[in-house]
Parts: sequence; C-alpha cells; structure tokens
Amino acid sequence: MSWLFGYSRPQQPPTDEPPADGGGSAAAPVNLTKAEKKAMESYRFDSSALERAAQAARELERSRHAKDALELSKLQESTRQQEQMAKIKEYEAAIEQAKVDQKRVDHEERRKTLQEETKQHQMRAQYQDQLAKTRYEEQLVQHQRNQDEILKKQEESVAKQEAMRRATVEHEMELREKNKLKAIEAEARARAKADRENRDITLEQIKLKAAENRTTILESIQTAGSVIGTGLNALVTDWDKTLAAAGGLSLVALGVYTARGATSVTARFIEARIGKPTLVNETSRFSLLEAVKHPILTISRAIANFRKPSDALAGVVLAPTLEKRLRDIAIATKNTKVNRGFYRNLLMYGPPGTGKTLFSKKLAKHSGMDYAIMTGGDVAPMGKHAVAAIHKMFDWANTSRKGVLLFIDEADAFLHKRSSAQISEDLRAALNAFLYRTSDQSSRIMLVLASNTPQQFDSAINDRLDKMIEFGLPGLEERERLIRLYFDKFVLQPASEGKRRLNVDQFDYGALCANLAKRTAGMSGRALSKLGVAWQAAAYASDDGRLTEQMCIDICDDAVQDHRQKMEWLSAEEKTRSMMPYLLDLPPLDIPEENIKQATIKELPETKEEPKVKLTKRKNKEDMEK
Ligand SMILES: Nc1ncnc2c1ncn2[C@@H]1O[C@H](COP(=O)(O)OP(=O)(O)OP(=O)(O)O)[C@@H](O)[C@H]1O
Repeated sequence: MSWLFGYSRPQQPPTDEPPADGGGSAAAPVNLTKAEKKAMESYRFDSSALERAAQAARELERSRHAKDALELSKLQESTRQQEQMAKIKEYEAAIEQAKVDQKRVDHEERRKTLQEETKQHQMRAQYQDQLAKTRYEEQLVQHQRNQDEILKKQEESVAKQEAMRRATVEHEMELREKNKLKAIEAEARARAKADRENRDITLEQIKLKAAENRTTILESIQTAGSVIGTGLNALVTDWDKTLAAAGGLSLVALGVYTARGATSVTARFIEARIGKPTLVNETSRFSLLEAVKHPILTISRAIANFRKPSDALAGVVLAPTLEKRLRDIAIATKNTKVNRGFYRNLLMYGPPGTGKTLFSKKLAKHSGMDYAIMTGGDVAPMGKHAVAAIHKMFDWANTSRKGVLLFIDEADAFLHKRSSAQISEDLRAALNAFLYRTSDQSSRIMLVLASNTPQQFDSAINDRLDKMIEFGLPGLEERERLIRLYFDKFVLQPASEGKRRLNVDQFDYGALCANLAKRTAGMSGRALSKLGVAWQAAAYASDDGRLTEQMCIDICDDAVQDHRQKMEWLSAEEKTRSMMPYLLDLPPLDIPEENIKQATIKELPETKEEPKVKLTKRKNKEDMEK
C-alpha cells in the first residue's frame, strides 16, 4: 500500500521556489534567511503526497486491473507477514536451543560437582576407614597386650598355687613321716616292753621247741641210716641188683637228654619249613602256612613260577647305561644259580621310588631264585629278640633249594656304623649277628641291600658288598617312557577291555606323554606310577567316566605342585642325607631338562668320613647357589 501514499516514489526535495499551482495561500515570505526558512519547513505540511495518492487512487479505480493489483498487494503483504512469522519462529527456536544449551551446561556443571562431591566422600570414607582400621589395630594390639598380661598373671597365679600346693604336700608328707616314725617308735617301745615282761615265758617256749626239733631230727636220721644201710648191704651182697640199678639210671639220663635235643631240632626244622620268619615281610617262597592262609595266591604264584623265567628288566624303565649294567648283573646271577656258584652281594642306592625293589624282585624271578624282602626298620623294635630273629631268617633262607635273594630295604636303619652314638646295644648285637651270618660268600643267599643313605653303613657292611649300583631319578626320556607305560597300564588297557566304566577321549596320546614328561622333571618312577592311578581315579569319578586330555594335564600339574611341596618340606639336611642335592633348590617348572639334573653323587662315602657330595654339571650356577 505504500505506493498508495506515495512512499515508493522518490521524494522531491523542497524547493525554494513557490509552487506552480499557485497555492498562494501558503506562499513563503520572500525575504527570509536560510535558517528561518529551514525552521519553517519543519512545520510545513506537504500535501503533494496526498494529492498524488488521491490521483493514484483515482487512476486505479479507473484501471481495469485495480482488483488484481489489490489482490496482488494483499498476497505480497501476507507473504511478507509469513516471512516475518518464520523469522519469529526461527528466533524462538534459537531461544529454545539456547535454553537447552544452558540446561546442558548446567547439568554438566552439576554432574561435575556431584562427581567431585562423590570423590570427596570417597576420600573421606577411605580416610575414616583407615582411621577405623588403625583404631581397630591399636585396639587389637591393646587387647593382645591385655591378654598377654592376663595370661602372665594367670601363669604367675598358677605357679604360685602350684608352689603352695607343693609346699602343702611336702609339709603334709613331712608330718605324715614324723607321725609314722613316732608310731613306729611307740610300737617298738611297746613291743620291747612286752618282750621284757614276757622274757621268761618266751625263753621257756624256745627251749621246749628246740628240744622237740632235736629229738625229731635224731629219730629221722636213725631211721634213714638204718634203711639205707640195709639197702646198701643188700646191693653190695647182690651184684646183679647193683648192675641193674646203674644201667637203669644211665638209660633214664640218656632218654631225657635225647628227647630234649630231638624236640628242639625238630621244632627248628619244622619252623624253618612251615612258616616264614617274622623279619621277612614278603617272599615268593612256598610255605605250608602261607598256602593254607592264601591258597589261590599260592597256586597262581606256583603257576607263574613254572612259566618261562621273565625278563629281569620287563616293566622297569631305567637309563640305558644303568639298564646295561643291570642286565649284565641279571645274566651273571642266573649263571651263578645254574652253576651253583657263589652269589655276589649288591647295594642299590638312590632316591626313593626309583625301582630298586622292583628290579630286585624281577632279578630273583629271572634267575629262578626265591626272593624275600625285609625292612631294616623292623629290626630295632624287636629289641633283644632281634638277634634270634636274624638267625632264624638266615636259617630259613639256607633251607631253600632254589637259593634266596634276600632284599633288605632301608638297610641303613639297622646296619648303622657301630661307632655311632645313636645305635642301641640291641641293635649293635643284631648288626653283629648279621655280620656273623654274612661273613662268607654264600651259594644259597644273595644279599641285596637298598638304601637312600648308604654313607651311614658300618664299614664291615661295605666290606661285604661286591657291587654298588646307583638308581637316579628318571631323565626326560625315561620319564616319557614311564608315563607311556603307566598311561597304557592304568588308562588305555582298562578302557580297551571295555569291562569297566572308563573311556578316553580321542587325542594324540604320544604328544601328551611327551608334554607331561617335560612337566614332571624331578619326579620319581613311583610318583609317575601314582599319576597313572590318579588318571584312572579321575575318569571313574567323572560323570560319564571319560578322561580328557585337559584332565590328564591338570592332574599332572597338581601332582607336580604336590611333589614340589613335598620337596620343599624336606629339610636341607634331609635332602643332602637322602642324596638328592639337586633338590636343594628346585628349578621352576619350565626350566630345561639339562639344567635340572645338575648334580649326581660322585663318590661313595668312606667309612669314617661324612658323605662327600660333589655337584657336577653346573650349568645354571646361579640357580644352584640361590
Ligand atoms: N624305574 C622304574 N620303572 C618302572 N616303574 C618304576 C620305576 N621306579 C619306580 N617305579 C614304580 O614305583 C613303584 C615303587 O618302586 P620301588 O619300590 O622299586 O622303589 P624303591 O627304589 O625301592 O623305593 P624305596 O627306596 O622307597 O623303597 C614300583 O612298584 C613301580 O610301580
């Protein structure tokens, strides 16, 4: 509409000239100054615009497009209004956005404050906690101190009471003693007085008794003398009677002595054959008593004995060099048996569970001998009966036709040095008896001693030994063979039989055994055999009776940990004594094999000196020094 009022047109500058239309009514005074004119201009109403508007309105009214123009102008106006509205909306949106931003900032600020507050709270709580802990600890210490004091006081009081009690008892005893003495004295005095008073009567009685005794004895002597005299007279006069009496007496004496000797010989003979001596724990020898007690076992043993002699090293896993030595010994022993030669005495030494007993049994079986196992530790508890038991055992062994391999486990327990202060009189006597029975080479008894500490043997025992064999802990290869052996025996065989509830997962058994061999460094053959038993037990214990590879590894790791714990429990002295110096400092599980077996026993001890242990192959010196 602006054009209506003439806004759209350029405004004409006010001119100084008078308007042409002769609007003379408003004609300006001619002689006005410029400032006056300007002041007047501001009060003047310019009607030309109105006139122009009226003119335009008239023209418009006359125009054919007046309506359209009006519509157009309305449209333009509404468009402009909408634009304004949109701008207002934009402004409002911007204001809302600003409010949201403000809120976010406020929220952020509040969150930070909250965080800070939480932190402060936490710190305060921690501090308070610390304070409480310190206070509690102080209280505990105080409490402990109080307890100690109470305990001390109690102890003192108990000690005082005890002292008082003892003093009372002593006093009581003293009084009792005094009373007793007084009573005895009074009694003695009374008796003396009574004796003194009855002296005459007593003397009379004694005299009468003595006279009676004398008469009785004289009469008996007279009677006996007359009887014997008559008998002797008759004997001397009759010579036949004399001879018969002498013969009878001699025969009676002979009969008594013969019966006594025969009874003891028969008893010893029967004892030696029927039962096994008390000292022998286990034997392969047939005995009547054992056959009655365990008939099935005896029959199965007898059947096994009739079979071909087994290999001495079957089922025994050892290092190749040791295996070769033992094979030579087995062959020599067998030939000795065949040729009825003299057996050689052996000493097997080394850590426990390395196969000493196992090999000895196999050796006896292989050579066709009987074996008998006794334990050195059984001798000491027998006390003074030990000597008789040792003699009995040797007597029993000597009666064997096949020959006996006498295996003495833990031999050091009773074959100690005689000079040792620890050895008792009974044990010394037992050792002497043993030395006496083994002084000569025997074609009946092969002595095999096993010990973890042979350095303690008496020198005379060392003198009796012909061969000494060291059984070391199994190396990597031997461990692998052992694990294979026991995995097969305790897991694969029962699983393949199918009779028992045992299944094994499918995996590479060989690889597993090799892996486990690496993990079990330092473990003995016995420990590895127990591993096999543990696998079997784990399979039976599982829900489906299935043994997995992981189970095998876990059980093995457990066993290794247990083994390490056991080794740590051993005192250093025990480790040295039991010839396991390489266990003084156990290597970590992943240490390579060659670094583990760093030490071996080099020298057997001299008789008097303490064992000399030489550590060789020190590859990881630092580890050992630790
Ligand atoms: N070298 C080995 N080969 C196969 N099995 C072995 C070996 N060493 C030990 N074992 C297993 O350990 C068990 C115990 O071994 P053995 O009784 O022979 O040991 P040891 O050396 O006599 O021990 P200790 O000194 O404690 O008497 C054996 O029955 C066997 O199952």
